[in-house]
Amino acid sequence: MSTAALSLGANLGDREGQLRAAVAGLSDVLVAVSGLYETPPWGDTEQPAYLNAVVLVADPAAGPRDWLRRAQALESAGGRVRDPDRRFGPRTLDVDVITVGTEDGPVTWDEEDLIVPHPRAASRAFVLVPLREVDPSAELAGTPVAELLAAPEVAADVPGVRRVAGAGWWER
Ligand SMILES: Nc1ncnc2c1ncn2[C@@H]1O[C@H](COP(=O)(O)OP(=O)(O)OP(=O)(O)O)[C@@H](O)[C@H]1O
Ligand SMILES: Nc1nc2c(c(=O)[nH]1)N=C(CO)CN2
Repeated sequence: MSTAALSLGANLGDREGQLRAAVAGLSDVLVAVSGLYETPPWGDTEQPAYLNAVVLVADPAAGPRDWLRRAQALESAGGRVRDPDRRFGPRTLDVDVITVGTEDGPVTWDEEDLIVPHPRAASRAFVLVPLREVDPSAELAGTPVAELLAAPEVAADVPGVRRVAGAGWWER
């Protein structure tokens, strides 16, 4: 069995509708969906606030590349609009592969177009807070999510990560 944690984000257009469509597109593999969080923009602060969530998915036949393909298909279906010249800039839908695991433990991947665990997830409160909600025992490269959240530069961002809708927001 391959499991993965995927992060969803949107800060342009119908943010909640785009995230709901992404969750619907994962219905055949869905294990858990976090609440919905409104979060200040990270990395490039001159842009609108994001809605973020994390989903857990599972598929006996999937590997890391299948999860990336799936994430990118959702972004395309979500009418991905973004400025290619602006790193960390605004977008209609972003789907990142945060972690992958099997019964044997965490899976790591290190290729140009796919790095797992996601290389910036450990510094992003907007990923770690919803990840902890759906999987309190989650670890990134061996470090527990609770420990990552306690690191000063991440802890400073945690109060800004506001849960704006609870379980079931994606079914409305
Ligand atoms: N774990 C991963 N999840 C998603 N994309 C990844 C991952 N590792 C590498 N990539 C690559 O990153 C490239 C850029 O992705 P994207 O445009 O979503 O970046 P970004 O959203 O601007 O930044 P970030 O990845 O920090 O959120 C993708 O083409 C993809 O191949
Ligand atoms: N709060 C928040 N900030 C971001 C996000 C995101 O999903 N949420 N995604 C980004 C893309 O790289 C850049 N900054």
